[in-house]
Amino acid sequence: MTQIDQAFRDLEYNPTADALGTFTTQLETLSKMLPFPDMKAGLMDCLRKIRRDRRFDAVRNDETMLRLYKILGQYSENLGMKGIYLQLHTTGNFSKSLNLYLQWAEELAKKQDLTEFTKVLDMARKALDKTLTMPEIESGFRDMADEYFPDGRAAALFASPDDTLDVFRDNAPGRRMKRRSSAKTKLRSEFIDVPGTFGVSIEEFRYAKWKDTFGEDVDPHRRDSGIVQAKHQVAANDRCAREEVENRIASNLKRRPPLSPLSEANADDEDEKRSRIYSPLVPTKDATRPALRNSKTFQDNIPTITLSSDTKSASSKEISYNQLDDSDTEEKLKTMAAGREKARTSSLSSSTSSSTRTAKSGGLDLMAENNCLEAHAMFSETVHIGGPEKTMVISDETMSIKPTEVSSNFSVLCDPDPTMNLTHDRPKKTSGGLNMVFDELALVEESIGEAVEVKTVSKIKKDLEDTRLGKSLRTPPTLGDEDDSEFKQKRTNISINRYIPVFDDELIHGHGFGKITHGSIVTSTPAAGVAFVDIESYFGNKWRLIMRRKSQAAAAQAQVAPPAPPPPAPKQVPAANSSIDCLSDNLGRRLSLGADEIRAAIVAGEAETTGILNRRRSEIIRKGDINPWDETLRRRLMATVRAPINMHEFQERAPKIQANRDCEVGGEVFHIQTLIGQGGYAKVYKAVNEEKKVVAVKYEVPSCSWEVYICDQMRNRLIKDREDRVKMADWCIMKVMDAYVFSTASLLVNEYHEYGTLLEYANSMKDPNWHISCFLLTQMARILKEVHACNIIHGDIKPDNFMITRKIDPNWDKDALMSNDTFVVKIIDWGRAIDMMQLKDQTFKGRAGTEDFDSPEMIDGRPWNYQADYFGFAATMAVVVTAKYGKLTGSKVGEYSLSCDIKRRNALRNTIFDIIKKFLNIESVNTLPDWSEAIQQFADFWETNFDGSSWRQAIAKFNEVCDLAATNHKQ
Ligand SMILES: Nc1ncnc2c1ncn2[C@@H]1O[C@H](COP(=O)(O)OP(=O)(O)OP(=O)(O)O)[C@@H](O)[C@H]1O
Repeated sequence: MTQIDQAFRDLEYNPTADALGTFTTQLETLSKMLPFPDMKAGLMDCLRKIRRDRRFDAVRNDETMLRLYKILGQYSENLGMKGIYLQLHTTGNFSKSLNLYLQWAEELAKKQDLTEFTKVLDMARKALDKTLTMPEIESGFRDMADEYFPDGRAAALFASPDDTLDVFRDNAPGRRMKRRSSAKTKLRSEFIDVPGTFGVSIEEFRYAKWKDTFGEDVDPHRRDSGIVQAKHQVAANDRCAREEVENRIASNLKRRPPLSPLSEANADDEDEKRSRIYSPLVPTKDATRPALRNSKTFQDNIPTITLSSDTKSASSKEISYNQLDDSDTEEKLKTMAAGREKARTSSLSSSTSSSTRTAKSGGLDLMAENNCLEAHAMFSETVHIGGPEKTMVISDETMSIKPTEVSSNFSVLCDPDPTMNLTHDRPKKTSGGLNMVFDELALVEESIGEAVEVKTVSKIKKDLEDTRLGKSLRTPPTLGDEDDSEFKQKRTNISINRYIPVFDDELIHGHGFGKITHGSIVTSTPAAGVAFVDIESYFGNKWRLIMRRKSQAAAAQAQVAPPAPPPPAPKQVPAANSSIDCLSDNLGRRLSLGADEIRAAIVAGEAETTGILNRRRSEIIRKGDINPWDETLRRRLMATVRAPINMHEFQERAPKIQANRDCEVGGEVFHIQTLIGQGGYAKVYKAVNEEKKVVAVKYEVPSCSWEVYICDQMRNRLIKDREDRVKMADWCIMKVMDAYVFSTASLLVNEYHEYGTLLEYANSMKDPNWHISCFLLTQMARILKEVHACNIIHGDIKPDNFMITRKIDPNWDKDALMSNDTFVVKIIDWGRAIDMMQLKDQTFKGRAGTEDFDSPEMIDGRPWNYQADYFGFAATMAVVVTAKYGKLTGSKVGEYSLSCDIKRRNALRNTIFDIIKKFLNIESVNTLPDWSEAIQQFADFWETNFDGSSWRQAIAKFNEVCDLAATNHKQ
């Protein structure tokens, strides 16, 4: 009996889809091993049986068969692959299968046969247009076009007139909007055209997105980069899109009045229509966000410094504050101080203008807004990793946590924030280069308060030493040190990055993430010797496409062009318009700071000195402060524990991942179904694993093992000696089922949650009953209390980081509030978490960079640690209860508040305001509020006011929303 017969026997006895899958996999393997004639004969024999024998009726038309036909194509000498697919198409067995056409088209694309590729696309359109929408049909083809025809030849294929209809189907029932994370989706007042100036209006974004969807430039002359330029004349063909949007604006204006301030707000009279809040797209900055305020001690005389944002200024190999030319620095200080003064005087007018715009924009079409933001997202997020040639030598000193040194490594931003300018003037136009943001406060602190800093540093150092973290980390020899045999030996062991810091022997041979004895060091540091890869190419978008999407303006640039020269000096505009200009500039920067610019920076040898590679978010850290998200620090913390058993590390590059395709990682095949969420750093896909279980796969570039570590730690600490916490750990903390950490990206497999996030819930829920709000908020507070008790700061608390895990059982009664059996929310996205176990009472300064989720401490420049989560909780409460983002108001401790319109009839109103007030006005890290008190406040209210029938009605409504979300996610 041949090997093929053996494999086939199982299928014969058990002709099910599972068995067919196994058989097919076996045959795929055998095809690489067996001689051509044997394989061909065996395969044909099996296929004949499957096609003719009635016992295979159930599996004959299973899509897995396509894989077998694909193998057959390789053995077909006359028909060839093309003939096989044509046969399948003609016989009609798979004519309703998108996969048939995708598989077929891929074969043709690989051969660069655009003509045939086009024919297959047309066949797919015709065959599937009754069952799938055009974007659904085309998305896989687009990916292929991006991948195999990067010269843009295939772009025109997707501009067929039929698809245009899909643009207007945003509101179609059952259509699901892509979920995006939260922070940026508020209506952007900056999208409004203001006479005399020209920013990118929402209509234009919408139109750009529309065009972009079909692979077109907006117009060859009008490069819609978002950069403020001379007023654009609307072309005739812009009109239809514009009219559509204007109609919607008009209808919405009638419906929605502007936000009113928190304390005096009475939302009762407000129209019931609520704004939808869509998830954030990219971690951009709000142009209207106030500048960092000085701490009390240095008030008035210590401005924040924003240094030049062009790449050149960041290009010096050893950028550090101290190296800046003194005169230059002085000049900047003066400018910034002047700017600060101006900012003070203009703040009033600016806020007025901002609210005016809010009022206007309040009427903007929500879908249009979302579409614009999606267009923005399409343009914006590109995360880059590893440069091929650089050697990152991290010295002993760097590895010891000296704030000053740490800051010199990471105080350069790749995500410049125009709002960090003290003035409300329009920020400098950038060439798409890098911004360096330093805070003069730190400089002064450094000179005046060195002793204080040193003390902090030594304390941390001591803490770390106490916990074996203080082990010195040796600098590995550079590549030239080939004689160093010890290093050679180690280098063979360092699988991921030969120049990442090497832990000393004890660590190396001990346990922990950092050990290298088992072949690799887990790190998200870019790998040496691994070809450069960016997230766009990982997601199948080649550079041309990136350029097209990100910036038509930049399209003319050379492929690996050096950073563009700085644009001409920006035109001064009145402060009242500054937010528009900020936004435009911001967008311009986002649009142009793409793969190629960063690639160019890497080629130019700037990447490591500028921190591009290490920095994933616009953390704004002052010189002299400890960066809680520092990769080096994280590696050291990870090195102290055993790597979780579900984490698998690979030296190779991560496989590509695309919707509608299979993806094999670590020997396990996942069928990737669809993109379900997109955050700033990752794409999350719904997938089916080999056990046919639906899972969520988070694909993150660069690889991030920290999230695996923290989830693992969180769970372990939570249940340690606490049996009663197991349920909470299971229900409320993201559990990584499997983590595949590659040199270039990581895939985290977790449980898939079909009911969506609290953000989606808030969007769907009109005027939630207080029972349900109280229930959810209490659960959130209970979970966060435990998270903090485990010495972990989540660091990114927002409504889209809470998944709804299940519906509420209608039988749950009054005692459900504090029960351990009734959890329905789970915290996800632990990539920003801070492990305080080792850092003890360490405080941090600087901003996390999530718009509207930066706490008052971060904005003030005051020390913070757990306050980040208290603020995140308060901001999330506002969203859950009002379905709108609250805006931080006030300017000093005691006065901070959130503008959120909770209806007067919401009985929980005062309790919520009370907690918001407490959580926003925390005097210092030593006076953190007690979670138990807040929980008790909710519990007391519940106890006193609970009404069984209202509760049951609220449950029904909640479950309805869950069902709706689940239905949407299925589509
Ligand atoms: N297990 C899951 N099941 C269903 N959807 C999920 C799951 N995990 C994540 N998502 C969706 O993907 C989105 C992004 O996920 P996540 O927050 O982990 O990514 P991120 O890149 O870290 O985002 P952020 O920009 O918010 O930091 C979530 O808001 C959610 O909508």
